[in-house]
Amino acid sequence: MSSLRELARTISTLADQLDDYNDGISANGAVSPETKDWLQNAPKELSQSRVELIDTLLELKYRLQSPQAALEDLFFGYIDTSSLQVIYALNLPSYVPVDQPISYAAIAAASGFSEHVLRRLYRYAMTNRIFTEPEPGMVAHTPISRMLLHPDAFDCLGMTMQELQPALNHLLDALKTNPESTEPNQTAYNIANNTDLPMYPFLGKHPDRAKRFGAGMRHFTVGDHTDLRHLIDAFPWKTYDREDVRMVDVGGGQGAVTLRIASETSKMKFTVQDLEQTAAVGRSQLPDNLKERVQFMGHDFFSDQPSKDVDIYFFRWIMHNWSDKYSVKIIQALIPGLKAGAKVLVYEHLREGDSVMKWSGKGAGYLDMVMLGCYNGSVRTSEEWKALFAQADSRFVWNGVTKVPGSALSLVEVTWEP
Ligand SMILES: C[S@@+](CC[C@H](N)C(=O)[O-])C[C@H]1O[C@@H](n2cnc3c(N)ncnc32)[C@H](O)[C@@H]1O
Repeated sequence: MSSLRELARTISTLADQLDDYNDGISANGAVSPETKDWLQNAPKELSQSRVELIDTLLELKYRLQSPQAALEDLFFGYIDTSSLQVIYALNLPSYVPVDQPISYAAIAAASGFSEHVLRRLYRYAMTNRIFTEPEPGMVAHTPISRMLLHPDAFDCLGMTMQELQPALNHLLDALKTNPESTEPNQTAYNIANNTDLPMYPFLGKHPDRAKRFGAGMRHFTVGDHTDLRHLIDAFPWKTYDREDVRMVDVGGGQGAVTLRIASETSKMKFTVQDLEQTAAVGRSQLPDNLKERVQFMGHDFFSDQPSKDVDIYFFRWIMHNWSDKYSVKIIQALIPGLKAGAKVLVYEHLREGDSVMKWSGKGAGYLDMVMLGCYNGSVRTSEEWKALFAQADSRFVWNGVTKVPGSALSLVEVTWEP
């Protein structure tokens, strides 16, 4: 086990690398760390340094906290959730101007809530660096609270606080009622919403919630560790960029992934498949300059794959929604049309193992609990992916996993070799 001094040295070395970069961009008149995610466009190695630095800082914190203090943080974690619920329900960010402070008294007058209560709500949020008090009695944005002014980020807050969190409150009931269930409609989400429908069809009947869910998901696809630039770096797209190459984006939603890959290439062609309702939205928003190369198709991925002579079948964030039983069916539905050498690419969070004790493992952990509670799905390890494809058919040959430094998602690559 590293000593505190060794951990501090690691922190110092990594901090030097990041400071050197920051000094460089500041000298060029680039963004200030106060106002932007100044590492957003940093080289890959520095994205990785950032992750390692946070992992090491938290290791140091856990080594310094007494077990009692660590437990106290955990016991009262629900206060953070309650705070976020209030921030969403009262839309606290909206009262604070983008780039100047406002008094509690002015927020009280605008909102109708008492100044005394508002002060406590904003001040608790400040312990999580949401808002700041630049001078007594005044509230201003931090980069985090300012991000919540973006509609997608705010919808993401709503999605987590009003869609996912209430479902997870019923996890225990679901596990007691249907232990070991692999069905998407026997979940905590079903209990929370008193429905027999799986989540997506249920949302289909509640358009406002479905719209918020879509926007919340969009928030997760931009910036930092989920940015699609990591996918561009994870696969040799340029070598596939020929007129005879076709990719099918299975369950591709409104086409976010395909549109990005299409904009990085100029010749290869794409089909985005999803349930017709979703495909129709993507089709209606397709930019004119991509109409020659991108098409949308309504297709249920449990039915035989209609697109043949395809080089790449791509799945982002699809099979984590489904238990192994259903994921195997999704994979097997590809088989009737597969040509020799076709690639299957899966782009998802991967769990690193059974006992990851790092901040960088939290994202996959959060998602795994959401998958359990809302879909009876699962965030898998690379070994579990290997086993899943082997279970689907022995002619899928495992090529391995690529994780770009700084990326939260990994690319699983498999080739069909009949
Ligand atoms: C988590 S979203 C991922 C969307 C997209 N791949 C992305 O990464 O942005 C899951 C997608 O699966 C689609 N889906 C769910 N069931 C489906 C089915 N049976 N056939 C086709 N698509 C389905 C949903 O409509 C949704 O767009």
